[in-house]
Amino acid sequence: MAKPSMAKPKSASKPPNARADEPPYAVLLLGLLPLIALLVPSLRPASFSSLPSIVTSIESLIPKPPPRRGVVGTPLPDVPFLPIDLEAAGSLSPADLGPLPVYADYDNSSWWGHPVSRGSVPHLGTKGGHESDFAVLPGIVTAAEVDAILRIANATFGGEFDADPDSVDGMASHEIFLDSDELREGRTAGSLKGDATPGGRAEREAMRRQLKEVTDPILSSRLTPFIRESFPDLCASPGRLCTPCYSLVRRYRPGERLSHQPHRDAHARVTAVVSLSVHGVDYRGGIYVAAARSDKRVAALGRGDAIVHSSDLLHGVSVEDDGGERWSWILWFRDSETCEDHSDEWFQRGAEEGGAVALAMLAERNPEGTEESMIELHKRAASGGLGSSMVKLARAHLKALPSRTLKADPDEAERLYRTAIAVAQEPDAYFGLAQMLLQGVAKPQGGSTKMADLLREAVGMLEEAAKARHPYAMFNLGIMHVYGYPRAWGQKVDTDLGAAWLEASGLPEGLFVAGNYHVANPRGRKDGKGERLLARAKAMGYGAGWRSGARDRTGSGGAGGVDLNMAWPEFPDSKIRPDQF
Ligand SMILES: O=C(O)CCC(=O)C(=O)O
Ligand SMILES: [Fe+2]
Repeated sequence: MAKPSMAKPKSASKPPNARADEPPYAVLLLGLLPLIALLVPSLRPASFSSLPSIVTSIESLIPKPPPRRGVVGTPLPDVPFLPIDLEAAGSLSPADLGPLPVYADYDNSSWWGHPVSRGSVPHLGTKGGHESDFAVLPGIVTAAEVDAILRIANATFGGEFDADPDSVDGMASHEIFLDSDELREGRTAGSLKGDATPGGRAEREAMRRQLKEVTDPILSSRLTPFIRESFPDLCASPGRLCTPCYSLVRRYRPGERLSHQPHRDAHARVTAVVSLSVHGVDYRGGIYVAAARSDKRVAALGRGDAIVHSSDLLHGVSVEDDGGERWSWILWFRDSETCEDHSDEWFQRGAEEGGAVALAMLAERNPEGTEESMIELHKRAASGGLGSSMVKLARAHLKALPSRTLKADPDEAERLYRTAIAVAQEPDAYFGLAQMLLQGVAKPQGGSTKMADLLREAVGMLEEAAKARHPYAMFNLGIMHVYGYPRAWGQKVDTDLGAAWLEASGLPEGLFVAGNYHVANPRGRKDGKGERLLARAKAMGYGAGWRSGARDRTGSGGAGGVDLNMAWPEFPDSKIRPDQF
């Protein structure tokens, strides 16, 4: 099997910052006033115009760092830190990100006469050459079957999908389950899904019966045999044959969800995702495979094509925001014909072989149930070069994640974040380090004590995270531009750019602020964009009772201990500071 090395993402070119047709800042500010009044009750508008440079000494803000102790904490790979280009900071725009590259390193073969393209993805930064395999089966589901699935799923509830919080990113899920442990065991009461009410359940049961007639033959004669034969180690042990235990349909479309943050399907042994839409025609982007959160490749799936992967593959969805729409049918297979969950065994085996990803997955399952064992596993994963485990340990050292065993140690947190950036350009680490800079607990590069330099360095880090489509970084770039922070380093303020970042974040909170911006901005009134964004914010969970709890659990995707609201400093001569969301 080919072992492609996934190249580092191209760094985005610098955009022109100011637009020729841009109205003066004061005019924009007038347009923004209703939004700002809404967001910042204590704001006195006059204070904006009287803002002097906020360049000031930050020496008093930054506590003297404790002396460095020789080798500290977790043994980490010895790699140089990546510096931030302060001159470029503040000029990146969402339009610079461009589409995700398409995965192309396939080995083509066939399975019982059916074409199969196999690929693999290395675990970026980790030692030992571990990688995750996947396969694409073109046209494994026929056009007639796809049509039938879409027709039946669309007809139910006039197209209403669930809007409960997604377990990966804490936003409205926009999915509908056809099979699951909960449905089989009748454990649907009390959930936020449509099945919780007897009426909803009855209507869905009818839909599920119709869909089963279409999907059962696909599973029994094609996907299940393929999976058992293609993953013999995982799926073909006697008495432990892989079986589809969860089945769901998800959709990505304008006005709703367009992304699903990177994650691993830890509750499955093998996953199959069937595309019900055509890449490049119905939508651009789509499901991606990832060597790290900073290194994603789209699997360009046509209608009826399936991607099949093991649970350790990092993956997610990013559909371009250009009016396209994508539907997917997802199957989670377990290595049990009675759908028992044996994941721990597999992670245990991988951990014994020293795989950093397996160690981290075992840490999250935490079979021993103690904090010590969980942290020990993440430490081993971090020593093995896994950036996401470094991020978790850093958050624990900052006490953003509960931990009795790891003491508060900003120095160690900074070292972990910087190493995660060096090994895998980990966007969560860029975000965490930017937050530490704003909080005054990390040291700016080059030792500058100017507030402007500190802000620029934090912004540069957010832009690095935003290049990897980190939603919290995009949100905060939006806040930073809308509230005019670039004036601190003499850059022209571009509030439209702020609104674009807020929208690009796809977060309910970002869509809400961007929506208000466009409603307040005279240029935005005519096309109804503001109202559309506000409706989308609501559809994604803005104002829902569950959103803040879900956000605490999932953070910027898959892990808590990270705050959406960054510690933007107060402008010295006024009370301007972004509101908290
Ligand atoms: O919609 C997709 O293509 C994949 C979604 C996914 O990864 C999941 O639900 O776990
Ligand atoms: Fe998934």
